[in-house]
Amino acid sequence: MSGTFQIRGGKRLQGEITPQGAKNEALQILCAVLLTDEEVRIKNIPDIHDVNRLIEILGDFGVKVTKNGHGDFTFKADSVNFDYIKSEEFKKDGAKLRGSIMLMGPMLARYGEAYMPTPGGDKIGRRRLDTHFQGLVELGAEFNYDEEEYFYSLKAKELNGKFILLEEASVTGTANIVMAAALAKGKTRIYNAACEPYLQQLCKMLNRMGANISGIGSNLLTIEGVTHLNGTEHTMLPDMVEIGSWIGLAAMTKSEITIKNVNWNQLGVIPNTFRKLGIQLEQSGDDIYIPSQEHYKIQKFIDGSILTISDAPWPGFTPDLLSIILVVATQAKGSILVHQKMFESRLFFVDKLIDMGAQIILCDPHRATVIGLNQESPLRGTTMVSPDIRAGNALLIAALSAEGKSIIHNIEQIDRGYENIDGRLKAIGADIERI
Ligand SMILES: CC(=O)N[C@H]1[C@@H](OP(=O)(O)OP(=O)(O)OC[C@H]2O[C@@H](n3ccc(=O)[nH]c3=O)[C@H](O)[C@@H]2O)O[C@H](CO)[C@@H](O)[C@@H]1O
Ligand SMILES: C=C(OP(=O)(O)O)C(=O)O
Repeated sequence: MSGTFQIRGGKRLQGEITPQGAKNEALQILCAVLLTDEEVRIKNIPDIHDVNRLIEILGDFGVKVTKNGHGDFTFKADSVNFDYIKSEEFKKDGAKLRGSIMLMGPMLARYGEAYMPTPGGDKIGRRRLDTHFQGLVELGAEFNYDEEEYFYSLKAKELNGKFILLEEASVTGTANIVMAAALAKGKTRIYNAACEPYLQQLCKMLNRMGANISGIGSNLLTIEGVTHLNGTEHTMLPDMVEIGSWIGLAAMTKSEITIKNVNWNQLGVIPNTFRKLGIQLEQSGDDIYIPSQEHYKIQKFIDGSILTISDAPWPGFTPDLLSIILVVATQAKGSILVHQKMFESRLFFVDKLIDMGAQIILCDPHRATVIGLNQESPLRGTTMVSPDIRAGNALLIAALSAEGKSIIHNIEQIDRGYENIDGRLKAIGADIERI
């Protein structure tokens, strides 16, 4: 089911907004429930399409799923059903999201076999899986890919720990290999591991389950395999991509907004990156307070050259917030180069911003130069289609700042990642309807 938002922009918003539990953490954590036959209780799970799909897949696989309350579920994987995993139905279900790929590591480690269709997720450029499979093969799995069916399978009588040098610091790839290594025989060391907060959360949860992982937060993880993992409880961090989006929203709409309970210590370079755009924000306890600002001025580099903001694996700036940086820059004073290094199809949505009156030059699929309008001429409302989850939210922010009415179609892409976004925006004064 897809849908449409109608937005009347140009209103100042005011109030408090609380970030949802992190989407990309939830996808890792939910896959980890397969690693034990005991109960795993997970809290602060966002109620969003991708996560709900993954919970449905776990249920169809035979995992007992109990809802304890909003965002609070208990999972028990004491018996599973491989008929479903080999079925046509799973080929469709698994292909609907990217996060499902992280079922492979746990499935392989616990049951000695794993199957997966080519996963879905954002169409934002090539999204290869080589790192995942190279790592799992190094642990001893036999890999097979059915090119006609786009179906992957892995088998292993046993997994044996070893030193693995990843060719890139893939987030979901590292999660997959860590989960498999947790139940492998002996010691695994993963170098060039991704180390973002959600992966740290996964490792900490696995340790609470009885795993023995050290080096958490660094790019060298050491995992002493164990034979059995037990149940645990886990609570998701607030979603850092949402937090960044609300900072951008406040600046674009000249609004005074407090973002509650952000877990500041896990935000890395995100707050300072927005400050480089001239946006004032203050840490207040564990909240972020953004005052209403008439203008914000983009800083230059020390040598006077134009500021570049680019993505990099953690602790660099997350690629998932570059579309927000880009849209916010359209109303800043000054110029900026946005360089999306990881994905090659994530900047094409700038066409829509240009239609709305933004001054942007798309240099190539990876780079866009934005010349800010300094809030002197507002963007104009228009009709648009959300191309992917983050560009969709960026367009939504543009529409909330724009003069007049905007229509955004294909909001399924936004609902994949943001819980009740219209309800939460309305609560701080936005004029947004789901039509
Ligand atoms: C479900 C989930 O958690 N999705 C996130 C996850 O996707 P995902 O785990 O799929 O992304 P990866 O970390 O594997 O890589 C993302 C892209 O960056 C490239 N790459 C990666 C590492 C590197 O050192 N150099 C490099 O160029 C890869 O080739 C790929 O094109 O991490 C991405 C990168 O933070 C985020 O955008 C996604 O939202
Ligand atoms: C790219 C993203 O999601 P996925 O990896 O699930 O497609 C994202 O969360 O920005």
